[in-house]
Amino acid sequence: MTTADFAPLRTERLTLRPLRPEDAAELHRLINDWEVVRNLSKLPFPYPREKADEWIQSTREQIEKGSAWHLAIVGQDGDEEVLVGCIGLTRQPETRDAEIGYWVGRRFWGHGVAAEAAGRLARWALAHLDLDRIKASCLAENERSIAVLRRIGLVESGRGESEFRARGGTLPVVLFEGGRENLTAPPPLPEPVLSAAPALPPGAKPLLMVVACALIDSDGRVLLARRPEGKPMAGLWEFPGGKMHPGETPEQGLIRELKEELDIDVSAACLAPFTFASHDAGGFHLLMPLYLCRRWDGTPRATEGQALAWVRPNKLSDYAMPPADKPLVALLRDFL
Ligand SMILES: Nc1nc2c([nH]c(=O)n2[C@@H]2O[C@H](COP(=O)(O)OP(=O)(O)OP(=O)(O)O)[C@@H](O)[C@H]2O)c(=O)[nH]1
Repeated sequence: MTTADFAPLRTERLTLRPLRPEDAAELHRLINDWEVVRNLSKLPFPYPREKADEWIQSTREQIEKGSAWHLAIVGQDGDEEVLVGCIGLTRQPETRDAEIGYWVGRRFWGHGVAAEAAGRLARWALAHLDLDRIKASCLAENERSIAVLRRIGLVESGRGESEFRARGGTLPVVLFEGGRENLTAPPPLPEPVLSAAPALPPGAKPLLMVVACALIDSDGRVLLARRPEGKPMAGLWEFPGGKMHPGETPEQGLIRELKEELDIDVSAACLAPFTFASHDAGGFHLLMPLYLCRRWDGTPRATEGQALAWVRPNKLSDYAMPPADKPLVALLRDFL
């Protein structure tokens, strides 16, 4: 991806976008501040002006390589864009983890900028990159930043020490981390669809009926869809489908979902029952019939902004999927 392809991330008040060469002077003005640099591990103080140019160039290369996303946090003052700080997410090689870090110019402190930007970048990363965990390390004395990490949902995972260049030595740090369970919205409890009894017995969980389908193309590949940002478990890959509506048969529900999500027309006769998932999802129990389908009208296209992938059966396990799907994937691979 080039930096031009990176669609800026927006929040209520802020935009996170790739840094540009013309940001260098303002970036230097904000960061060459002892109160900012003293909290950042790798930066020297004073911060040389030419370092801002080099840094901006390197962030653009990293976005192109897909190794890190260091972005400008900008606000709006009338028609003018105002640089407020920077935020970055760096992938940790060979893992599904990434580290988040940020700084905010001193005159913008106290307005919740860091939490707004960090929460947005973390949720975007879990939904769009192949990641499961976001980590952060924060100077133990930096209580404001610790509060930011807690506010976005990260939890303390340990203590350590890091080199703080501007301080000329090693200082204690607090480590934080979190996954989808911390950073994305929890699934809402379902209205019980099957168990229509007015009250459930004590300890019983509502049953959520979801219907899903493995669409198989003429090359024997299976269609997976990625749960979009904003949904619970965003970023995980799943079989197209969704919750059954009251009064629907599974086939009717699936035909409706495939039309809504992929804009294809499927007939009940082309839906072959294959297997099902029965999974304790915490607050509810998920029951999900999985159908196979090899014939449909139209070309699947993502109508809800979700990424789609046609995947060879022996590659299915390379895609992170919800826990309920794991046994289904093994059966499907053996069958195909
Ligand atoms: N479609 C689908 N849902 C799955 C799979 N595996 C799995 O655990 N689920 C879970 O089943 C539920 C489906 O809900 P959903 O939010 O996608 O349903 P929906 O399309 O009706 O969405 P909506 O309520 O936002 O309209 C979610 O809790 C989802 O995580 C799968 O392979 N496909």
